[in-house]
Amino acid sequence: MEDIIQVESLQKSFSGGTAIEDMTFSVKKAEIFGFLGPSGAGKTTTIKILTGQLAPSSGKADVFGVLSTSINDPAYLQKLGVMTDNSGLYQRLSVYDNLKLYCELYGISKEKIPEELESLALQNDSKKIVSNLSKGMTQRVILARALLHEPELLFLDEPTAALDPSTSMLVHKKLRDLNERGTTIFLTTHDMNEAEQLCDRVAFLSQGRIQLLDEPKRLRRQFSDQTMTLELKNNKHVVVKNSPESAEEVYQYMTTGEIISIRMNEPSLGDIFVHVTGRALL
Ligand SMILES: Nc1ncnc2c1ncn2[C@@H]1O[C@H](COP(=O)(O)OP(=O)(O)OP(=O)(O)O)[C@@H](O)[C@H]1O
Repeated sequence: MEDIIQVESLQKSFSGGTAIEDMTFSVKKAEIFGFLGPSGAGKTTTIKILTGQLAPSSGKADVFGVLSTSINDPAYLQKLGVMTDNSGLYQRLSVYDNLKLYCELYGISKEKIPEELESLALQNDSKKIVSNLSKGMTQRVILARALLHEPELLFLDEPTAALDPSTSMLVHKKLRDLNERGTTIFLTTHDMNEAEQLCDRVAFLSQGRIQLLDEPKRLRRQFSDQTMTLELKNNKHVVVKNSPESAEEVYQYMTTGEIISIRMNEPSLGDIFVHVTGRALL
């Protein structure tokens, strides 16, 4: 599959220190790529570089085959959707008017607005003034705006950070639908469950460096301790090695009909993150 983003030896320093160090990775067309890391790890800085809002100190990032510093050309902006905290909405205008202005700017039909609002459960909020919205509503309006032109590539910086669980599920469904229609999604999150549910591949970021990058299921297998837990009828749980030596023991439990369930013990992405970086994701 073709790469839509290619990052090579990327580095970004600010006066206070280095935010990103020697970062190399690529994102394939039509995948959901998760960028996971604790606060201050360099996630937003990376998104800002990839979307042309910041220039790297060294190294380079190509997006759609052009340098990220040239991505501000209108031809590329049409293909990009960006949702970050600083995606300025007009505070004194209504939700609908904000989206209408965006449609006019991008030459998109206004007919799409009601559909987009409904898919993010905002259909009853279209007349509300943006400055009166809750954080979660504002976040969904920014997302709706980023989706109006059905971008080929979507950058989402912690898209569900301010949302309650059921609204997060709504957003997840929306993102999956978009991805099935071909949109590549680059998302940052602290939320390991979100990453497990959505992402085809995840990169673990700590102190500006990628520590690990792979598919969630391959990571769980790689870091598994190769044991399984047998749940027995007497309310007991027995942990056995997943190896031929345990076959006799498992067989014994099976012949006496004691087993209710068998599950492989695989670590969660959160466990793996702590194991690899020595840090929790908070
Ligand atoms: N404009 C800036 N000037 C100086 N330092 C900055 C600037 N932007 C980011 N940094 C620093 O770079 C580092 C990475 O910040 P960044 O915002 O990329 O982290 P993050 O992973 O997105 O964190 P969070 O999850 O809290 O949003 C931090 O130490 C931050 O203070």
